[in-house]
Order: sequence, then structure tokens, then C-alpha cells
Amino acid sequence: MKNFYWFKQIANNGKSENRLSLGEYKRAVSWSKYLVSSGAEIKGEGEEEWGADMSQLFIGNKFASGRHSRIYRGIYKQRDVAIKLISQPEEDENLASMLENQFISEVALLFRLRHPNIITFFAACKKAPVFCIITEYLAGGSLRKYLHHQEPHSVPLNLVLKLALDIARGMQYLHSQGILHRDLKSENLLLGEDMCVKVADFGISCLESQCGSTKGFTGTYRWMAPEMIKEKPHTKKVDVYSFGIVLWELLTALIPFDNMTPEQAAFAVSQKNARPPLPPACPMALSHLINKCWSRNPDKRPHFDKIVSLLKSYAESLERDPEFFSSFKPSSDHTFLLCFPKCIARHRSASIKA
Ligand SMILES: Nc1ncnc2c1ncn2[C@@H]1O[C@H](COP(=O)(O)OP(=O)(O)OP(=O)(O)O)[C@@H](O)[C@H]1O
Repeated sequence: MKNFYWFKQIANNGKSENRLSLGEYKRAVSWSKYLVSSGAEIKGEGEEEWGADMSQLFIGNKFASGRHSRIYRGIYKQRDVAIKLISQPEEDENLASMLENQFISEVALLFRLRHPNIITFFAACKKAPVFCIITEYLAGGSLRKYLHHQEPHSVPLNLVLKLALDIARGMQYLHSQGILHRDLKSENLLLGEDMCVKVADFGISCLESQCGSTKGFTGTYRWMAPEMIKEKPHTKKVDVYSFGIVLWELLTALIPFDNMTPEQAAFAVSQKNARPPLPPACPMALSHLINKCWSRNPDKRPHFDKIVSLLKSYAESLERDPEFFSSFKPSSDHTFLLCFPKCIARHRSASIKA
């Protein structure tokens, strides 16, 4: 009875497409029985703050999967939510304890984050071997899915800048909180209303003061900074590298290194300093920024504060003048990012005089 109550379908006016298939229902029940049997029991560090009130949770369809998770739509306290269920495998103790640690760390980080470009966390529940994380549901799906449906090189520049600015603002906030994301990629960027992007999936994120080695992490090589591929000590700048790759994705709508396996891409990036090819039509200002972001030397990569002010000025300039990018050429020296946005103001007054 309790199971039935907990897994009450999302009604949606009784439309059949919102019903769980028998297989999905059985799987959901099998993963959830542990949660249900614990009721709304509150245990463990911090759980009194983030522990879900199970009587308010309704699970609907499974709509996505991660490597060790299944993501369901649902309703929590009358809000549309996504429920990530993570199940520990019985047969692999190491993986089970890694997943538990990831869950604890993801919840602890999400709990303290509040920003329009970061996914909103509502609650979580923990009853080994199943854990759940309840967040706002973002109807637009992942940025990767969106790009997959676009023709290559077809996303308009004003949209590229808007999306990039949302991501950069989310990352600027994250870094201001002393947090490294470490798995920034288009799959972990979700689209909400009005094409607003939100950063999600904090499974391998860490507080800068506590980031240990990445040994054993299965991050995503195509987006991964060379120092992280080499399992060397790393800083916030690993996210700036990944942001450079995401910016390239926005401009091309392609998957980075799609002619290589992830391992080949990792080798090419870390050993041969390979990067995805910049499209010939890429505005020089953006190729300059991307090149800075994915520099081999982390110190040469700009901070998100700089990236945000740069993208904001580009977006404003493009709105005022649709030809802005064809005339604007950033200086190739390293002072460009440092003197920005004065450089743009100087450039604009020079071109007005000319
Ligand atoms: N809140 C949400 N709203 C809409 N879609 C979501 C939401 N959360 C997750 N998704 C979808 O589910 C996919 C997987 O989610 P997520 O990355 O959080 O799972 P994961 O287990 O950490 O995956 P992996 O470890 O394999 O990267 C996302 O790429 C996205 O398509």
C-alpha cells in the first residue's frame, strides 16, 4: 500500500503516455523499496536539513539515465521535479562506496548553492543501497541534446553568446563559493524556460580546499583539462578549460574529437596538445577567447569573472551592431583579457572615428 502511494503516477489529466510501463514500474519499485521501507526516517549528518519528506514525493516516468543513475520525473511539495535514483551495486563494494561518497558530496554542495544558473536542489533521501536527489525539473533537457538537433555551425551568434553567458555566470558563482565542478560538459548543462542554461551534476565536484586526486574518477575525457587527464593536482582552471570546449560545441554544434575514442582524445589532448579545430568562420574574438580558455598552461586561462564581463560586452555590442564581430579584432597580446572591457570601448570609439 505504501509502495503504491509513493509511486502514485503523475496524473497529467490521465493521459496514458505519462504512465510507467510495467517494466519501468517494477524497476522503480525495486530501487525504491529501500527508500519506502525507511519512510521519512531522518538519519545521518545533515539529513535533518536536506532529508526529503517522502509523503510529499510522487514519482512518474523515467526519462533519462546516467552511468549509475536513473532519472524520473516527479512532484515534490507540488513542484515539478527530477528525481535522480542512484543504486549501489551489491557485487562491487568499491563502486558502492564511491557512489555513496559522491552522493554525500553532491548533496552537501547542492544544498548550499542558490543561483539562477545552477540547478535548484529541493531535497534528498539516503537509504543504502538506494539514494535519491530531488531537483527542479528542466523541461528543455540537456544542452547536448539541443545541439544534437541543430545543423552544424548553425546556432546564431547572439544565442551562442546568451547560452555561454548563462554558463559562465553559473560557473562564476560556483567558483566564488570555492567549488570546482570538474565535469563541465554539454550533457551536464540543462535548458530551462527561455533557453536559460543551468549547471547540473555535481557528482565529482569538490570544495577547492578539499579536492583530492581524481584517481578512480570516470570524468569525461573529451572535456577534460590535460592536467586532470594526467591526474595531476588541479585548480578551478580545469573548469575554464572545459568551458572552452563547451564554447566550441556551441559554435559548431558538434561533439569534440568525434573521430576518436575518449581514450584517444585524452592522449591527443594531454600528450600532443591537440584541440578541436576552430571553424574558419568563427569570429576572431571568440576563437581568441576559446584559445585562452583551453590553454595548456592553466595560469593562462582567464577567470570566470573576466569571461563573464567579456561575453557580456560582446553580447551588448552585437545587439547594438550586428556586424560587430566582422570588424572587431582582439589584440593578440595577453593584455587583451586584462584590459577588457576598456579595449572594446577604445575599439568602438576608434571605429566610429574612422
Ligand atoms: N533536473 C533535470 N531536469 C531535466 N533533465 C535532467 C535533470 N537532471 C538530469 N537530467 C537528464 O538526465 C541526464 C543525466 O543526469 P545526471 O548527469 O545528473 O546523471 P549522472 O548519473 O550524474 O550521469 P553521469 O554520471 O553518467 O554523467 C542529463 O544529461 C539530463 O539529460
